[in-house]
Amino acid sequence: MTAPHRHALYTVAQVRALDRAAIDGLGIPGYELMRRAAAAAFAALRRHWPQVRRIAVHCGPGNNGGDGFLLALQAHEAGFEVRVLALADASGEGDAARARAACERGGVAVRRWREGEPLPEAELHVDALYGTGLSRPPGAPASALIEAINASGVPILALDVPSGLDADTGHCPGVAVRADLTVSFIGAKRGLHTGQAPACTGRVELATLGLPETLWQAAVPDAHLLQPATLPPRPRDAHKGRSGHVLVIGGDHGTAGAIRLCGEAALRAGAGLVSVATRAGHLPALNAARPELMAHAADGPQALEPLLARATVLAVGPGLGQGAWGHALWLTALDASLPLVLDADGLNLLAREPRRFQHDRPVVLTPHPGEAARLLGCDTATVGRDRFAAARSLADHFGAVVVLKGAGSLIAAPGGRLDVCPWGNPGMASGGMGDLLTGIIAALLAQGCSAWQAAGLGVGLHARAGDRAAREGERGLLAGDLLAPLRRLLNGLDA
Ligand SMILES: NC(=O)C1=CN([C@@H]2O[C@H](COP(=O)(O)OP(=O)(O)OC[C@H]3O[C@@H](n4cnc5c(N)ncnc54)[C@H](O)[C@@H]3O)[C@@H](O)[C@H]2O)[C@@H](O)CC1
Ligand SMILES: Nc1ncnc2c1ncn2[C@@H]1O[C@H](COP(=O)(O)OP(=O)(O)O)[C@@H](O)[C@H]1O
Ligand SMILES: [K+]
Repeated sequence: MTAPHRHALYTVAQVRALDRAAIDGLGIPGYELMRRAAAAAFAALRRHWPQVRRIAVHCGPGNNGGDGFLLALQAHEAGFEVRVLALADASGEGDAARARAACERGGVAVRRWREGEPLPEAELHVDALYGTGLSRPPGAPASALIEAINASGVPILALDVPSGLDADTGHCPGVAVRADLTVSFIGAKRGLHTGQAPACTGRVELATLGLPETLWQAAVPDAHLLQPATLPPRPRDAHKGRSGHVLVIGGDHGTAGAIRLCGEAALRAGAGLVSVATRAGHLPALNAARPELMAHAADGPQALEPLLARATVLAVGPGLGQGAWGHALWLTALDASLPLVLDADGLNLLAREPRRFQHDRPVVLTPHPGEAARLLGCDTATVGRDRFAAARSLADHFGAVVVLKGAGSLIAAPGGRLDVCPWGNPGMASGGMGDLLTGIIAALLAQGCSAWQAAGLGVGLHARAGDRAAREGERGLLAGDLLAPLRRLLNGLDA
């Protein structure tokens, strides 16, 4: 079994506390941790790039630089050709200074890098400029060095954190290293999996440096990485009434596709019945394209009432619009007190008319960062600077489970519980993907999941289906391409 701490995610403050607990509580000197970190990263380098023999190591002023000096020394001792560039002159004390002195004593020349100088020829660059200590956007000359490393065209290994990425939030306040592999030490930093992080980290590996399990058992993680999951098989005597009835409400003029995708995703995610309430003009096309969907004309709230009476879960928002028609349906749907997934214009209307949802009624909100910003009354950049804070604040404010979409989607519940989705890909940045997610989560609610379970399972299945579908290429990926892999994943037919 995988150790529990491998799913746990920590803030930078918590990681620092873990470091201190290893040093003070377990009596392992900081310098020894640095040596182990360097050894773990060097082993990963050899494993991933067995042919590489000539490396350049870029060392910053703090302990991340110290890791880099010791990796350089270990590589030199292993017969590698090693160049070390330092951002700062040697300073007198501390583990990093000791590591630098050991490196130089061991026969590795350390050169101070100055802006404009070319990078040394190398088959791989090791980024040891900044780790968890990043305190501001990298300025000159570090920013120029980072850009030169990124432009080098050879693989990049980042130690602990790609330099320039805020390991707490997944936000890059300025330029950042774009690594192929990040070997992170001791505690998995929560900011390595969301926002701008996936563009910077490459693959992420955690090195626990031979520390005992007890170290993590004492720490309550801030968040968790979502794990692959599925629903149990249907009972042999199942009938459609036991798998719920999803009612999708939306599809104003011109946006019939959104409800079709949402409804079809609800069917493919196992809902027993799926109805769609939409503009009358959409019915012929919907019925022809997907006869399993029960499409109804809803010209106003009265037409919605009998449909609400039969539904067990509502998916409100795809293509709904914010005009009088959409607003009237939205009000009626929210008053129905049924379990609810609110997306797209359903959220934009909520931003205009905020209300808290009662806890006895499962509610999942699925904003992308733009919708989240409207709900919070801030701008999208503010959401991007701290996605964790944004998701938690929305969950608390509305009393609902919140999925903050985008690379590394976050799932937050009122009270602070939070999961991070490590799957998904940029091919999914295309129209209709969010509509699909809404339908999937609604279908999972209809099959008896709680809001928290439905949101986490739904986000995971959606992103993993996106990854399966992207094996045919990310560009040109269509939302509909996810439906077949989604069904396989949901039934446990793909690992
Ligand atoms: N004993 C420990 O605590 C361990 C620490 N380790 C390493 O130590 C790192 C943390 O070390 P530090 O706390 O020294 O932090 P860093 O080495 O990440 O950076 C801190 C230094 O960089 C400067 N700095 C930060 N942002 C800057 C910017 N934008 N422009 C210019 N200067 C900037 C700070 O003033 C400080 O001098 C970890 O990421 C990890 O790599 C590992 O060696 C494992 C053990
Ligand atoms: N770069 C990416 N990496 C991972 N997932 C992504 C990426 N871009 C988009 N997605 C996912 O695709 C979906 C897009 O949803 P949304 O923005 O609502 O799109 P739409 O408006 O087309 O329905 C979300 O689930 C989001 O997390
Ligand atoms: K680094």
